[in-house]
Amino acid sequence: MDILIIDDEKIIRDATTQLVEDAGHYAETATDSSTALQALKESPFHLALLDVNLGRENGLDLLAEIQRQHPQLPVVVFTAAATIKTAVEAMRRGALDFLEKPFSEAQLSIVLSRVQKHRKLAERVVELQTQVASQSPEPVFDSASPAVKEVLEVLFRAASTPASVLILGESGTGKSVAARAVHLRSARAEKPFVTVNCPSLSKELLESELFGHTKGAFTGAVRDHWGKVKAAEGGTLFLDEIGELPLELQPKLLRLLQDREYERVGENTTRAADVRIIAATNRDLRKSVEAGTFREDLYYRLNVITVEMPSLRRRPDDLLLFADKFREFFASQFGRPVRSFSAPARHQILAHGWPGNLRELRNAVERAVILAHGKEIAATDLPSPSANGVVGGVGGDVATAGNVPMVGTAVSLEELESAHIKALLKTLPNLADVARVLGIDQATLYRKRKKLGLD
Ligand SMILES: Nc1ncnc2c1ncn2[C@@H]1O[C@H](COP(=O)(O)OP(=O)(O)OP(=O)(O)O)[C@@H](O)[C@H]1O
Repeated sequence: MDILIIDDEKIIRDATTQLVEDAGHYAETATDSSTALQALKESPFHLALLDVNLGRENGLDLLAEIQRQHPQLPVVVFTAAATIKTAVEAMRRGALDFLEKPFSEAQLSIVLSRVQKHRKLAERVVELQTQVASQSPEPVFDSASPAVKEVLEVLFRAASTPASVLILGESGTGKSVAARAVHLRSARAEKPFVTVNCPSLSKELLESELFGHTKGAFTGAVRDHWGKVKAAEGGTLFLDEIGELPLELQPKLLRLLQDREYERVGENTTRAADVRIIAATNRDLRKSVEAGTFREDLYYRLNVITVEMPSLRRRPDDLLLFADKFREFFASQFGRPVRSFSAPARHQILAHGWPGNLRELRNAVERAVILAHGKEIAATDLPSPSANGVVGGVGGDVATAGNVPMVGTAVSLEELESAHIKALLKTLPNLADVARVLGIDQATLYRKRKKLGLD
């Protein structure tokens, strides 16, 4: 944890810093209200240790101000025996706990582990809220196809082992969902599952996001920072879009995989990591190795257990199974009495190519549930095949409407895609909205913009 120690007595600040650092946390100190509030403004902390007798200032006033400005920040107050009443008052006003001075390492450690538990609970609440907000149906890991069944079996057999897992597959086939499922079926299920989106950051920021950095390691590094490897300690680190990992970072990841060791940016201390790695990509990594953009040794290290999430085109027998699951889920989410698909709607689902895979199907069914009149989803509630970017015969000339390529003419998917993304980037207020409308995540949007030269 990153801890701010607020005390006017140097001897207490120094001794507490030592104890906090010995316990494996990061400490910063402040001597009064204004330096404390400034430090809290500059960087996020996980805990404030506050002396209620803050020289000429009243620690309880500062407690109130911290709670006003940083309502999520837990505060533990220091107190001397004579001021125990003040400590009780502080707790009544929202402090999480108190420590009576002088305190021992063991007493501090008990309080810190209580705060950790509190933090984990708070994180879990946020995670659950995000899950509810993102309205994700319970994942389905079943298939009518023996080949797909086998893929899922290999994946889940590997789950209980410590082996690294590489998940391949087109965009939207459920690689991230599968990675989380592997974690939940492993002995690490109770520990964190931490995702790193490899393409969404510059090389420098990605390195710091992964491994952390020390204060002053680069411009803007105003204080020490633990990376995601540390955040995933004991759990699983999921490297999404590993194919986009910059070449310069690949040796560091290889070392993490091979030796379970890493260093934060800007320091020489070697640290041990206890993380299980799951990586995913929609790239052909073998081709990237041939092209020299992906290290061969890293590829072999990752390629221990490799599964390919099948595209929906390769599992036509599962289409209606998924469509029904999504329909049930969204009908209950939106409180709509939609109980089935009409025969033409089912036909349309089966006839469509679903290039965006499960993500596209999910989004199409969500929309259809909203549009449906009555108990049945009609074919007209589903996006028409052309609207989904599945262009039929391409015999005609390239046709454009005001320089925008038109669907159904001799125009490539890439041109259509580029025009569509460009138009959305112009009309929608931010990238998150564009990604939501396109039914892809922001990392995928970032990749597409780069590929199509739209950034
Ligand atoms: N097994 C599943 N059961 C039900 N729904 C699923 C399943 N897998 C994926 N989905 C749905 O498809 C969406 C996309 O899945 P996910 O983000 O895991 O795909 P991805 O392959 O990681 O995509 P990308 O490569 O674009 O990041 C999910 O939000 C979820 O709604």
